[in-house]
Amino acid sequence: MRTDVGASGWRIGVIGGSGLYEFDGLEDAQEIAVSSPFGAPSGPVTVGRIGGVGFVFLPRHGKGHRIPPHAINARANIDVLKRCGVTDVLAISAIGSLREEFEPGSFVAVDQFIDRTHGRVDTFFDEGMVAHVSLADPVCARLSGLVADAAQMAGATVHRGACYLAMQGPQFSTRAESRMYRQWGADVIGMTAMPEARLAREAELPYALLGMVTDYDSWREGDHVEVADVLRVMSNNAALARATLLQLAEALPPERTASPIDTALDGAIMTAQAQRDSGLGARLDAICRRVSA
Ligand SMILES: CSC[C@H]1O[C@H](OP(=O)(O)O)[C@H](O)[C@@H]1O
Ligand SMILES: Nc1ncnc2[nH]cnc12
Repeated sequence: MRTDVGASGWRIGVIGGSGLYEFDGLEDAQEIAVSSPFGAPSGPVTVGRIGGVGFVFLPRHGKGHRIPPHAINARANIDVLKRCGVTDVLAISAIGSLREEFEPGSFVAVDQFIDRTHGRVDTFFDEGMVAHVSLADPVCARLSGLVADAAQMAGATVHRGACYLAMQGPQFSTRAESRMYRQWGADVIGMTAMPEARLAREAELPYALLGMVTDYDSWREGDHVEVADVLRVMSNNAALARATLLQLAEALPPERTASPIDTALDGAIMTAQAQRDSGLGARLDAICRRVSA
């Protein structure tokens, strides 16, 4: 793995969502296939830098949008980013709005989640290695704030703080569901941030989610989301997303200081050393490298 990127100590893993399949503007960009003991990631990563900031880019649905939300191997994606030495993860997503004031075209720095997904593998840990990390604050406030600032500097309208309802999909929600999610206090909706955010925390990676509002989902009378709405807004927004990443590289503090999330596994693993499953321990070589070193 290349270690010559990210002289500042920042190496940002960028997970590109619908409409964002490439990261133009990376210096010394190189595509690398990285394998994971958790199976195939969404595809090869692109490693590069902007000035002293390292970036590792991975399109969540694969090139050409091959992989549906329920089939994304989020464990392999996060494991591969960890293997590439990323320090922080910025997820970018197309989202539906559950609030009138979050208009299509605007950006949202998400800070909470309600998880309604099912049947997705949502932890790195298992029998023989039991761990419970805190997910009370699932988003890294430092990274999220920096990203929101960068998006604003790039010219976006940015809403700070929102609850993302992670639905299973791949169908969009019914009108009744969409209205119920509003009553629950959800502000935006998508299909992919869970279990991604959970797994990032288990991997001790500070995680932020920049959502791009593409539609009003289905809660408004006489209106409902279609893929065409999402694609239209995302094609208008792709340039703004790239400009945000360039701004972020400029705006990051020149040296990364430690985050409390860097040590999220301290005290979280409950299984006694002697009872630990060595096979699972080996698969967790990247995720648990710090605590088992
Ligand atoms: C084409 S709309 C549905 C699709 O877009 C979002 O994906 P991502 O978060 O990767 O941008 C949404 O969650 C669905 O997967
Ligand atoms: N309305 C919506 N529901 C779920 N995922 C989305 N991604 C973009 N818009 C969405």
